Amino acid sequence: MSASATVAEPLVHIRNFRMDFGTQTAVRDLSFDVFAGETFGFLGSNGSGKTTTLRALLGIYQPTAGTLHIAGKVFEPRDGARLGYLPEERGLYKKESVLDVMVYFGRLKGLGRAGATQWSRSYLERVDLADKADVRLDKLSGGQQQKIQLGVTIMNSPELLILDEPTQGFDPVNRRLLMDIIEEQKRAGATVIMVTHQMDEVERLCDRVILLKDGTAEAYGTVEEVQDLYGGTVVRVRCAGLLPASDLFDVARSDGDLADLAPRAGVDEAQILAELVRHGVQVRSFTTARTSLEEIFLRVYGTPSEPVGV
Ligand SMILES: Nc1ncnc2c1ncn2[C@@H]1O[C@H](COP(=O)(O)OP(=O)(O)OP(=O)(O)O)[C@@H](O)[C@H]1O
Repeated sequence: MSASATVAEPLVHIRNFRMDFGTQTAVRDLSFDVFAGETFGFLGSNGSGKTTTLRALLGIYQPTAGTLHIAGKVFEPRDGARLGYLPEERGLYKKESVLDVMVYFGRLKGLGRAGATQWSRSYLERVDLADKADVRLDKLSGGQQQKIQLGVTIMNSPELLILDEPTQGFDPVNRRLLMDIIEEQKRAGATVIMVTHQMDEVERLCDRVILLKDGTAEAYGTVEEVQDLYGGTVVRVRCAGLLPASDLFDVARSDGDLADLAPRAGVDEAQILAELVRHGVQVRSFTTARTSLEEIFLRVYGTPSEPVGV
């Protein structure tokens, strides 16, 4: 893997990827790039083709059609020293001790025994598992085992990290800890591709995203570009009384006395405020916010919120 990939030359390059399983098409005509140094959110509903795409990128699946390149060529396992892959299906040697497993993987990734041991002990300290170093892996909880697997994935400071649902199954405190660790990898220069269903993680960590729907791209761009595509800025009001039907806005979301109003084209916030006041709505607070990715996800994959009065 080249360390000199630049914005002009994407680190990951996928064009017209198609994957059929028998008569079922899992992914069709999918194209996107991931550039060196960015954190890329790979999003989509269950079964939309995310894991299939990652597996084809890593040569686990043979694509039906299309180009999938890492650093300008088809990935081969011998190029894997600078790659960290956290697969959706977790799995480590469960009958060995935590430290032995970590050191084993560290050595596979080219670290010396002393370096791997030192790195593992400091990681275990970081993730609050220092007291488990000599415990058999199958005696750890599911979340604890996942922490070990993430450690094994990042321990050789990979240039490219591919994480399939890295925080799945973690409590909020540990989810934040894992996000901090991923963010550190990003700050250290890693390119990160992350499958996640947690939209707050995407808003915090990702520079650009792709949303898959039915095996192809529904939206692709920076988080801001995708937000703009699906409504951009909303006016968030807390108010008493029914919202009036208006030509100036649509009610994008409504929850108790809080509502997000999506301005129609050419309408600004001041006009919306004046409209509400004119209709006798008691406005308690009035701010502007970008449409959240969570809301966009619901719009793309689920039933959009019905405009209702508050
Ligand atoms: N080895 C396989 N054989 C047959 N069908 C498969 C295989 N792998 C995946 N599929 C199908 O391809 C589609 C996409 O699956 P994939 O695992 O890529 O989805 P995903 O977006 O990762 O979903 P999730 O968010 O639930 O993990 C699904 O309909 C799935 O059943």
